[in-house]
Amino acid sequence: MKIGVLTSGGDAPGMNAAIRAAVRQADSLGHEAWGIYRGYQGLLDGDMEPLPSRACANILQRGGTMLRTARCKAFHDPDVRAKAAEKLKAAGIEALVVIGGDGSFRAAETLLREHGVACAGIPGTIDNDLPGTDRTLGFDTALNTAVEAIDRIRDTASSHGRLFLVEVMGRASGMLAVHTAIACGAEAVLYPESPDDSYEALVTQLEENWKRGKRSSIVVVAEGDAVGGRAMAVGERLKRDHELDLRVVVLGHVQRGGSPSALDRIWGSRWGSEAVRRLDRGERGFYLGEVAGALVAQPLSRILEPQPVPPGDLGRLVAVLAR
Ligand SMILES: Nc1ncnc2c1ncn2[C@@H]1O[C@H](COP(=O)(O)OP(=O)(O)OP(=O)(O)O)[C@@H](O)[C@H]1O
Ligand SMILES: O=P(O)(O)OC[C@H]1O[C@](O)(CO)[C@@H](O)[C@@H]1O
Repeated sequence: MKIGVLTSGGDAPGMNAAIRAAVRQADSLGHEAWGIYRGYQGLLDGDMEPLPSRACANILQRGGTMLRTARCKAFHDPDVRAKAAEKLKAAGIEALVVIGGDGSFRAAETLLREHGVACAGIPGTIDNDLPGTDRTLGFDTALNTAVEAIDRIRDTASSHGRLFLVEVMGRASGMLAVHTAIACGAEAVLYPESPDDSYEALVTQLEENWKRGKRSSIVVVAEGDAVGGRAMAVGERLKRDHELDLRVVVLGHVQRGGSPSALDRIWGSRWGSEAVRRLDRGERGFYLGEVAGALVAQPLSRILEPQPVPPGDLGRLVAVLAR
């Protein structure tokens, strides 16, 4: 069987491990892996070729994705998806391994439902916002990158007695922000799912910390914070309302790059191999995950369920630990 492999949405450390494992597992089972470049855009453009095991040498430790990636708006159009399904048929590709986030899985779910394309999903996004899995590829690496950066910022914050607002990624999910905040001992965190009165709670928290003798603070702000303005706007508001001397740092795409952590390499390898073994057994629509340390599979349709939100007690823990 010809099995297509593609990466879609934002790149994430660990995607290369998954590609390598899928390709080599396919090879070992007598299947032919095909690399589809630039995600669904490359599929539409017919940008694909056979991917032998040797083509995946030396990629395990690299960030990004050797197959490149894209966000392809056109794929929301059913006529465009029909053309993509035709491209697959013409190339003789019977199954797809899709490595990406919830949008990429939604696209795969439509390909399965509308055109019967067998699809296996591997969670690859630094956001860690997929239902049915505790982990997505790239989250662990991005978290450690953000923490390392904030540890450096902390030196300046405490030397100058300053307030820093540090923006981390996550337009629709606070997973990365909340975990970063706990791991770097932040004084507060703002994120999309945090309560409506987060701004007021932040001001109270900063005032209480000041009274306790704290002269510097780090506030982690997710790209899509509940206050609605990203770190720069939150900073402007604090300056205006309270005349605070503060600095804003946007970590941005620094978090998405870099060599994957050991955990991202291990899960990428396990999921890449398992995806192909399940396709080999005739399974047609699923995505993989990790729950409490165990490898699990969900029906692809589960991606239509609500996305997980960071547990509220983690948000509260940030404030408790900042005393
Ligand atoms: N509902 C949908 N129907 C069809 N195709 C979709 C749908 N949602 C997303 N896609 C396709 O999947 C691609 C990737 O989706 P998206 O840009 O949302 O990234 P993602 O997979 O969620 O990853 P990340 O978490 O890194 O943003 C889109 O550019 C589009 O081509
Ligand atoms: O690189 P882009 O396309 O601007 O995407 C940024 C988005 O991608 C993510 O990094 C997920 O991959 C989000 O956290 C962020 O909102």
